[in-house]
Amino acid sequence: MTEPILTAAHLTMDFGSKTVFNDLNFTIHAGEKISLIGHNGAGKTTLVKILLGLLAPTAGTVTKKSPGGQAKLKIGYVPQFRNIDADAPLSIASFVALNVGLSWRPWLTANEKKRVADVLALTDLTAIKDRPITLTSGGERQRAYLAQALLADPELLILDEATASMDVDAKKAMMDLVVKVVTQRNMALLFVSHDLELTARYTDRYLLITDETLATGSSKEVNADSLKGVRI
Ligand SMILES: Nc1ncnc2c1ncn2[C@@H]1O[C@H](COP(=O)(O)OP(=O)(O)OP(=O)(O)O)[C@@H](O)[C@H]1O
Repeated sequence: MTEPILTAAHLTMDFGSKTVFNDLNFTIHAGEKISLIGHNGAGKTTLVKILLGLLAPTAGTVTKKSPGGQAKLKIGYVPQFRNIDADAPLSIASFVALNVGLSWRPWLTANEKKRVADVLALTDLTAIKDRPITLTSGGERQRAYLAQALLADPELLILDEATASMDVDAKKAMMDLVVKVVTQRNMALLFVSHDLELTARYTDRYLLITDETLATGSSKEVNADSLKGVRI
């Protein structure tokens, strides 16, 4: 088997005297579709922040390598649904283009414009690209976040409850699109969700955080009770 693109070893996270999880170990390989599940407060978002490098674990390491191991792993992140500042004057296209790359230039090169146009087409946003982002529906906005993440050509895409605010059809449409793109580009997917129907349908295996530890298995064989154990 090829080398993993991400290896989490002995990850422990404490907030003060509270342990969120203890000694988590797992790997992610190129092209794998994985769900991250667990009850409210189990530590899913905390783990995602650690994987993204936004939070340092209390103990343990995360090793990330591009497929082939030659470069840094590129991670795309679609955050939880959030309201965008009502005064934000950005169109969908400008919002998506924010992720075109770090640059001091206030304009886009022809190549960058093409990349933005391609990703808008891929996420079915071309027809509404000039609409202010504040006037979009929840589903359109999530597609804009997805487009923004895809623009950087990630090798691992992390969706954090990205479908939580959508109706059933919009959720499925979003996930159909995600899985199509992920499969086409051989990206790995980490889908954070409480929706076991979606995780069974769109991911191959699960990572379940429960009682401070990690369990894994086929996404079609999750025990629904495992999400109920709310510890407060
Ligand atoms: N910065 C922080 N300081 C203290 N406690 C925190 C902090 N961030 C998260 N926690 C706590 O850590 C635990 C895990 O939170 P986290 O947001 O990772 O859970 P989650 O599984 O993503 O939950 P949900 O499904 O509700 O989004 C919770 O008890 C939370 O209150």
